[in-house]
Amino acid sequence: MSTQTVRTDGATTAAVRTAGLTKRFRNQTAVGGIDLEVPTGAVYGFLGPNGSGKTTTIRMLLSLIAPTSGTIELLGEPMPAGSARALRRVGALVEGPAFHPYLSGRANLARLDAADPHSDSRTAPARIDAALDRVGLLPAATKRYRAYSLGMRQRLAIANALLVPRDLLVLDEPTNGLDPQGTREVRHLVGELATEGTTVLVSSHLLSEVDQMCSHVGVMFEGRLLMQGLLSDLHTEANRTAQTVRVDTDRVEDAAAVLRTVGLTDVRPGVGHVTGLLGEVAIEKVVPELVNDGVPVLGFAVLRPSLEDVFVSLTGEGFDVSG
Ligand SMILES: Nc1ncnc2c1ncn2[C@@H]1O[C@H](COP(=O)(O)OP(=O)(O)OP(=O)(O)O)[C@@H](O)[C@H]1O
Repeated sequence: MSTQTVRTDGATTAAVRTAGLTKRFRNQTAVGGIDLEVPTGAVYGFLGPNGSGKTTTIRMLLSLIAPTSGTIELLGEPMPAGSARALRRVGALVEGPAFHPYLSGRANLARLDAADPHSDSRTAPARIDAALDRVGLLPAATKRYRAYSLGMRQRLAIANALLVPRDLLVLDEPTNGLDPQGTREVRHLVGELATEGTTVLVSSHLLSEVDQMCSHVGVMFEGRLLMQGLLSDLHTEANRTAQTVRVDTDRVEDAAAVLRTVGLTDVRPGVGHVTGLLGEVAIEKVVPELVNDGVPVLGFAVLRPSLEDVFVSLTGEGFDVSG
């Protein structure tokens, strides 16, 4: 079960906090000075296109590679000094564990648990079955790994990260390569673990996935953390700045000119309609201005912006965020 990490001054600390975290490989900066903050209890979606520095960041958090510069605090412990205390409370799925195809799920976990010098062999059978139960694989415990579906395989990998109780779970692209059913299974499991109080840091290159699974989001792009915060704040921000209006009219060019004059941006004339980004323009101004200029308004709609619009505006270009 999760315990809140409380500082001696009484303030609740973040599960993960970094300052100026940087990793350079030769002349390439993979991670360029990021200040990550994963609140205790959050499901934090670490979102970014391939190559944006997510895995490198996660590897630094888990002490798998050393940062070039910057600091890391994990579950209230400064790293690397506190890594022995912190890392035993962290379950991670970074590079998938090597499972044996001809052994059952249970036997595979037993092998991996036995290979862990910190694990207690006396409690192993109970812990293994609890972990299998946790990910819904107890009924399939004796099935061979090779007979598992993709979703079951990934759930077994997560079970391996849960062989001892964890306060923080770090999952690097856990749905990569999964079919829709497997993706749903993993998403459901993450939700359940979070409900039980485990803080989850999950990386993904799919915006829709983060949107469905996470309470918080941090957006990585070219080694930088462009923004982080509550996902709901991002939705609010999207609604505030990225609303698109659509005007149906048979005088498309005239309508486009009026929308530009009123202050809309990204005005796009189409066939029988024109769209534009509202930005700070008051919505009630738009139709009267069109009518004043003699543009017939045959239809008017405000389109709910997608988060993708916000990400495109943050990154300056689109990335594979649809999923
Ligand atoms: N060991 C390494 N040596 C040299 N360059 C590396 C190394 N590891 C990562 N990089 C580079 O650092 C950059 C960030 O890679 P990283 O794997 O962290 O990105 P990512 O966001 O996790 O993407 P992906 O989902 O593709 O793994 C990439 O340009 C990558 O080529």
